[in-house]
This record gives sequence, C-alpha cells and structure tokens, in this order.
Amino acid sequence: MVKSAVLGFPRIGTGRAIKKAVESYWAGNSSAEQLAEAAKAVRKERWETIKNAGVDIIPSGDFTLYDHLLDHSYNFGVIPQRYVEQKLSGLDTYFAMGRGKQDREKGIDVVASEMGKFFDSNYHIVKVDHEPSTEFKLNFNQQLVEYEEAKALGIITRPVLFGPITYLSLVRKSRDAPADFEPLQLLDKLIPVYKELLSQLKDAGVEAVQIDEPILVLDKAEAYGAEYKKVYEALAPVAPKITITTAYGRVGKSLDYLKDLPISSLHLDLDREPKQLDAAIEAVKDTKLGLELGLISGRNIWKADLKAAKALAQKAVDVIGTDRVVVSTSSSLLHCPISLKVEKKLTAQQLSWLSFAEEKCEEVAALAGALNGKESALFEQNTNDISARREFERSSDPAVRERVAGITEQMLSRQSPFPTRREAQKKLKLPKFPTTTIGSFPQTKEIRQARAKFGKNELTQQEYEAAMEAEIKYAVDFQERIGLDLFVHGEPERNDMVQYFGEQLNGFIFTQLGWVQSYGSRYVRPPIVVSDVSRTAPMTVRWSAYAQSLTDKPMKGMLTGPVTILNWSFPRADISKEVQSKQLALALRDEVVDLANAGIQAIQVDEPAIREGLPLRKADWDNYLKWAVDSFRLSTSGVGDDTQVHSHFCYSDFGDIFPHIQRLDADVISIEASKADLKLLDVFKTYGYSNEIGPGVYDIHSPRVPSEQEIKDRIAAMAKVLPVDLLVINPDCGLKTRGWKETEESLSNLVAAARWARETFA
Ligand code: MET
Ligand SMILES: [Zn+2]
Repeated sequence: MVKSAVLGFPRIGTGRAIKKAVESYWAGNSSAEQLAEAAKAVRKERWETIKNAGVDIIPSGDFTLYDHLLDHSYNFGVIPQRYVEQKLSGLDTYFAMGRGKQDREKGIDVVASEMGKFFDSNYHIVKVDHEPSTEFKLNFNQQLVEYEEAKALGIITRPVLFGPITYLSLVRKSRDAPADFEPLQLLDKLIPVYKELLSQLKDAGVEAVQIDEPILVLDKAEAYGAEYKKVYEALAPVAPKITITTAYGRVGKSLDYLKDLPISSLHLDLDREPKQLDAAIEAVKDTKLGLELGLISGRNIWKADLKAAKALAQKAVDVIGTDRVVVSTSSSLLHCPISLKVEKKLTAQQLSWLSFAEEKCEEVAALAGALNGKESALFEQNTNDISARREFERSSDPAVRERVAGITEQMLSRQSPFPTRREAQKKLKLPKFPTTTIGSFPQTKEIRQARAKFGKNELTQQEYEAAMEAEIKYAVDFQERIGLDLFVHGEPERNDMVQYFGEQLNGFIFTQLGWVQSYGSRYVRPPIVVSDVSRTAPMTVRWSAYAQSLTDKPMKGMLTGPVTILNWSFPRADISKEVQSKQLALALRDEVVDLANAGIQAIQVDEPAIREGLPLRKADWDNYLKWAVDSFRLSTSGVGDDTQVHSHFCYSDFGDIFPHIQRLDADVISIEASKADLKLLDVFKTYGYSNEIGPGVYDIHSPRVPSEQEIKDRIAAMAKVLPVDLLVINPDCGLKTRGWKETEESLSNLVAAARWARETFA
C-alpha cells in the first residue's frame, strides 16, 4: 500500500489562536499556563485536521511558539550566557532568545539572536550563537512530549526534527568565535544528544521519525558525504526508522552518498524538482531504501494536478513497489495558510483553483488512494477543476501576452549612460551629499484608523483622501523644517508596499485570513497572482503630484519593483516567474512614465526582495539574475535622462550579488548597511560602484536615535571606500514603524552630519 504523509503544518491555529495567545502572554495579560493550554489546543486541532483529511503519516514535534530552529537550540540546552544572566523563567528565556527583552525597572536588557531567511522562503529562523565551547544537553525532548500528547488523543504520529548537520549549518557562529570556527565542527558533541533523544523515542514505542535535512539541496552538501555517513551510522542503531526529508530543491550529486545511508527512506521535493525522480529511482532500486515523494507543494497555494502527480508516483511504484513508496508534501505546509474554509469572499471559481494546508492534506490522501486503486470523489473533482483552471489560463489577457512578447533590448536601457544622465539630472539642484529618506514616514494610529474606517465605509472617498493629503502635507512640512534635500510623500496611503499595488493591478486576488508566518508572531497575507497582470490607471501619481505641489524641493515618486511584488506574493504556477515579472515590469513602466510626465523628477523603484529570490543552487543564479535585472530595467527605462531613477535594497546580505545591483543601472541606490557595515564596505572595496549610492547611515528597526557623531563616523567610513561625490545620505530603510519624535531627532542628526560632510570633504 502506498501511504500518505505530511511533513509539517502551520502553527498559527484557527483564528490566529497562537499569535494571540503568545502576544497576550508577552503583554502580561495571560499566564504561562494559559499559553500552554492554548498551544495544546492548537496541537490537537492540527493533528485532528490532518487525520480527518485521511493522511496516514501525521507529524508531531513540528509545533512551535516562535520558531522551530530556536526550539532545537533551546531543547539542546544551547542558551548563550547573556540570556542565562537575566535569570528568567525557561519560557521567558526562550522568548528572549527569539526577540530580546528589555525591562529597565528590573534591569533586564538583552538583545535577540540573529534572524535569517529559511532557504528561499519568507519564513525566518532564529539563529542562536554557537562557539567552540558550546555544549549540548537534552533539555527537553519536545518530540517525545508531543508524540505522547497525540497518542493520548488516539493519534499515532511521526515525530519531526532537524537533522544534526542541517541544525549546525543553520545556526549562527558567535561573533567572538575564532575566524576558523564553524558550528559544524561541533558535530561530534551534538551526536550523543541526538542519540539520547532518538533512543527515548524508540523506547516509547515510536516507529518512525522524520529527520529534516533541507541543507541537502545546497551545493555545499555535496561535500558532506563523510559527515552524513558518520551521523546516520551513529543514529540508526538507536533510533526508530528514519526518513530523511529534503525540501526546496534538488539533492543533485548528494544522492550518491544518500542512497547508502542506513535509513529507511528518503524524501524528495518533486514539486520544485520533478526531474530528480528518475535518478532517485535508479539509485534506490537495488537497495532497501524507500522513496517519499514530495508531490504536493508546500510552497504554493495551487491545487495540485493529481492526475499528473499520480503518473509521476506510478513510475516509482512500478520499479520499487507500493510498500516502498509514500506520497507526501514537498515541504512542511508552514508556508501555506491553514484552510480555504474560512475564506468567504473568494468566488467559487477562485476557490476551485486553490488549496491551502488543510486541502493539501486531503490531496495527499486522495493521491495515495488513487495509487492504491481507489479514485475518490475528490480525485475526480480535482481532474475537473484542473482542466477548468487550464482553460482559464489559456484565455488570459492576449494584449498583455503580446506586449511581453514584444519587449526589445532597447526597452531595457536608458537613453544615455550614467555620466550623461548625471549631467541632465543637475536640474534637480541637489547639493553634494544629498540627504533623503527611503519613502515611508511613521504610519501612525490615526493613519491606520482612517484606512480602517474607509474600508468599512465610515469615511467617504473624499474624506479619506483629505485625511491622506493632510498626512502628506505634514510630511512635506516636516522635511522642509528638518532641511532634507530630496523629499518623499511619506506613503501614508499604503497598507503594505506589495498589497497596495496588487490591489490596483489586474491579475491579483486577496484572501481574508490567508496568514502565513514570516517570523515569530508576525504573519503576512501574501496576495495571489491568478492571471495576467496589467495596470488600468495610474496608481500613485495623484499622491506624488499633490506632494510636489506643496514644495519647491524635488519630490521622489515611490514604487515597489516587479521582482519584489512577485517574491512577496504567491505566483502563478502555470507560467514562469520571469514572464510574471515582465508583466509587472511593463505595468510599472507605464507608472514611471506617468510620474515623470506629472513633473516628478526622481522615482524610486524598491527591490528589497531581489536577493531573497536568488536560487539556492549557484547553477541557477544566472538565469534568475538575468530576468530579475532585466525586469527592473524594463520598469525604469521608459523615462528621459533627466529623470533620476532610484532603487532601494534591504533585509539581506547583498555581497554576493552586488555586481548585479550595478547592472540595474539605477542612478542612485540606497542599501541597508548599518547592521553589517564592515562586510558591506568590503564589498564596495572589492567591486566598486559607479553610480550614486547611499549606504544606510542608521538602523531604523529600533527606536534608538543615532547621534550626530555616529552618523559622521559612518559617512567617514564610507568615504574611504566610495568616491565622495557619489555618496547619498539616508537611513537604512523606510520609517513606517517609527514614531515622529525619534524620526525628527534622528533625521536632524543625519542632516547635520551631511552638512559636516560637505565641509569636510569639499
Ligand atoms: C522594505 S523596503 C521599504 C521601502 C519603502 N519605500 C518604505 O520606505 O517603507
Ligand atoms: Zn527597506
């Protein structure tokens, strides 16, 4: 019999129960016991949902109150000294490691661990510091506790945990550790703790465990053969049956050593990389290894084509038999919203296209059923839905398709090279070391309330627009008073930098409750691209033009770039991301031209997410970077030389793609720099930069006000590695999460530091 499995499920709970419980606990409004109760209820709900969907292999141990990698560190007793010193309860220590803690009265002040993106998803892991002296001890066997908890409910589960090599590859190397130290060097100390954890599971009667090793889809894992052999030869004798799961990509050459490990089966992501199946079948056919086929996407929200999935799975069944094949999700479902059932505003047609976590569980079960000879009603319905969707896709917007097909090389380039443009842009009359901000100003409670009221029809269109204009006027007057050089309108009218554009473009739909975890208790609701994207009317011109009418200083128009809109949405699965990005770029190109025609002389197209879309395997980089850079160029090249094109980057380490940032050929870029400044300065030294550039001079993620001297120091450091006449002075990112008071103090210091720079580097 072919069995069905699910690798993991969203942790948020129906009605955002966990987010609410955790935040209420943080605010001191509920107790640790109440939080534990809420968590228990959500775990029960998750297991029952998966079980009721008909899934055979149900995960446990994948629940978390914050992040599952953080859970591992805490459970393995990796609690850096700075947290131990605060003498907090276990739970509070755990949260402090995740998000820091400050309580001046009690003398508590400790910063959070570093956060990092989890593979190429928008989920963030907490990377706890490790150093040569780090010791591991089994603090808490979460997998065992949750297994027993489910068992008490009559549900047998398969405990889930990260494998030791993936764990050590994902955590952080402490800043104080020697240069040649890598956490992976701790492997020998970590293995015994895994043995202890796994043998406890085995003693408790656990039959099988799921060990997540997503690191196996990275290039570097190809060199880890000896480590994998060592680890699994040590674990196998004491552990329940082991399934190693991979996700987010292909295992490639690592398959050569994986097939010889003493494990019971290997899971592959066949959603992203269906082509790896043939090699995998070939590799395992003369072994006892089973294959777990990740056919149902854990990363997108589209209904799976079950017929196609069945055909793929059948290939494996034909060679290794039904007993060695499991059908599964391609990754944990943590990247999906929980359920379509709560979506009341989507049309029946839209609902028929989609599948969230709960529906994906049903798909996995239906797929296994079909392979076992029982095509359920759901399977039949799926065939109909998929062909209707295909029909819809074919009938998408021919005008958009034609326009994309008609993109020429010429449309990807500005009229003249940068030096010529720079001359033309002198008409903006900006001083040396021009000061500017990244776009948003504080999104105050008043702004959010006005938006909410407008949404509920408690404000008329006119009243709402008047309220936003008043905010814009406030921001413009503020910038006059502070003495900035290149103004912004402040973005009060935007709920979110992607959603705002999605809502005005054709081709997007939105969920009501499709929350997806970004980090900790922060969840986002990504828009969904469902058809060809086009623009009906100008989206931002009225606000920018109004702002410009209030001042003689140049006003910077503000747009979100095509790659970022796409990376922060659920893309379509039927056409490439490249084509979707080009469609978006064309829509934005029209907006850029309209802004310029309305008298806006500087236009910023933000691409903060360009780095995170970078493929995991280096062999795939060039293709991505080509279309990503081309998309940006397409969106910004429709204007004359005298329009100053800006772009902005943050959230990631841009070192490895910096030469491609240069290829964007923006006249000015701003880039988050104050957190990792040394690294970035080295990058500038290595690669140089020929256009104007503003490495952020202060971190906007904290309410802390940077002193004038600090900013001067940063400018001086930048001036050592970049030509001074190219330097622009700006913060790291937008100011929407800040208050006005600290914004005023910080920007005043910034302006003063820029004046100093003009004198000092004259
Ligand atoms: C995450 S990048 C944000 C850029 C946007 N223009 C802002 O200032 O908020
Ligand atoms: Zn930013």
